[in-house]
Amino acid sequence: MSTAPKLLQWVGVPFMCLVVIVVVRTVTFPSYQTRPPPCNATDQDFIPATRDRLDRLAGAVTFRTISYEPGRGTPEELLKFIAFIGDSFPVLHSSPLVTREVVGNFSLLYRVEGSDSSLNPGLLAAHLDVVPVTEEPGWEAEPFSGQQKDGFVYGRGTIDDKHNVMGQLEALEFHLKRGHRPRRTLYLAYGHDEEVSGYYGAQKIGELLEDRGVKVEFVLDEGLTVTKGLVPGVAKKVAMVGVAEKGYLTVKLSVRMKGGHGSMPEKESAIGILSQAVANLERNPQPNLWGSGPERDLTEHLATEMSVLHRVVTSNLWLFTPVMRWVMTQKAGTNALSRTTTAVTRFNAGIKDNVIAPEAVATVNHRVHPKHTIQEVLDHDVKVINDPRVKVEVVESLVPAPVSPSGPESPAYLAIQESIQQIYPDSLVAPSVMIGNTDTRHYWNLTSAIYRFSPNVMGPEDLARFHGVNERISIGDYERTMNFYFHLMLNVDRPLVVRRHEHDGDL
Ligand SMILES: CCCCCCCC/C=C\CCCCCCCC(=O)N[C@@H](Cc1ccccc1)C(=O)O
Ligand SMILES: [Zn+2]
Ligand SMILES: [Zn+2]
Repeated sequence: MSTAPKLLQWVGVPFMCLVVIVVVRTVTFPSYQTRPPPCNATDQDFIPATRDRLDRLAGAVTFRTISYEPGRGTPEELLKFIAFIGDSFPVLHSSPLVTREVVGNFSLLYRVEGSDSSLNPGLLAAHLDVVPVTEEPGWEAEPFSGQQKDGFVYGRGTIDDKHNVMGQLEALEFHLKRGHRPRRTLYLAYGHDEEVSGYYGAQKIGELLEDRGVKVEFVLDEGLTVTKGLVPGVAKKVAMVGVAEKGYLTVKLSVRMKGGHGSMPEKESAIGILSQAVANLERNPQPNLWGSGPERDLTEHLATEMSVLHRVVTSNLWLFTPVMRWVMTQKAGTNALSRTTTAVTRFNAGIKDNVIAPEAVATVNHRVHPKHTIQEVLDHDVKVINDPRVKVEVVESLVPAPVSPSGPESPAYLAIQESIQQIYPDSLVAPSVMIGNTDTRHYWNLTSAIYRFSPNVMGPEDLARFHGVNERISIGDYERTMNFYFHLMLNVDRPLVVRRHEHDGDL
């Protein structure tokens, strides 16, 4: 047989088989998007973002409840914020159904007594504290002004996390004002030091509930959000519900050298050696693990909603995972889903222009992928630094969280999904991995159904607002936040049993 037909036989036929498999899988890939159950809400079942409600959010933002490090915050500001909350919701705070405990001196634990003791309580979490404001210029409004401008409320804490504190309380106040008596007991847990790991706040709340033998049906805390323009190939909004949460590892790098007079430097300095180590870490990221963990579910839940090319790739991850891994590393948000991230967040050295620094110290903040171990991350750091003069010390670590159930097997997840769809009817919903960390680490013993979701919309240009400049929430998003919790409190107020969901086509 001549070469051409042989080539055709050995290459052409297998290639055609591959094409057929790819096409068949693309057209038959299942849709995970389900149609929400009919919502029989009436016009009265709506919380408008009235002036007084917006002023309450703006007022909350004015309290500089800054956390600096574990055990070092702003107690006076926290006490003022707590008093402000007490004054802002009179029905809630005078209801015979509601008890409020101050835990760890500055955290709040509300309990709303349900009428049906056969139902396990639910727990909604958020946090009272915020991160400091850096010297970075660019704020369009004073960071603690709560200024309302161009349809936004500006300020530190407006999306992390005072919108959830105030949104949940507004929803509860609204329900109680209308005489609603929940069947399911509900806890509202507001830690005061989430931004410094929650050791004196949420941890104390978790321990208190454990000591009381409390088991909850679900926990919902801050988390991922409704996203727009963040998922490659998807034009619609995508609400990402964190069913998993990355771990974290904070590493201290230090170099000690002989100091001395600036006029007689040695060939290498502590600053130069440490700078090289940091540069090596940034040039050699932790391994790309995309597709090996729960982040894969996010993509597969959206495959049928993607543009053709993306749909071909995501319906055939058996073949295109290497392509997907490259695509997902092109932006900070998607890269954070794909690997353990490495962020050098502190670098300190030197005390004077003419003095050789005897020590240089840097801090590296890793967020650990669910399929990675703390030791593997450390081993990679040491290997990449490859310099025995650089001391590597673990400051703090947390293993990745257990993965919570999602989809038809998880009624609590479905109740969250339903509430999202009632507020964002045009949004897709998918499980995902919380790329930051939350107080939920302190609630692992209360339930296996832990979710991280904040009902505001984030686009590519908004990600930098977390802990950054011009943190703000749109009035529309705050209104949707309040109404998300309004509906959620109703959607969980029934036995949460597994319901078979027929996979629908489009939303
Ligand atoms: C396919 C597209 C994927 C795009 C993903 C991007 C989605 C963006 C939406 C939300 C991002 C949320 C991140 C912010 C986390 C907020 C909570 C927080 O700040 N937690 C602290 C807790 C902490 C951790 C360690 C030590 C002290 C405090 C944090 O994570 O730093
Ligand atoms: Zn937060
Ligand atoms: Zn934060």
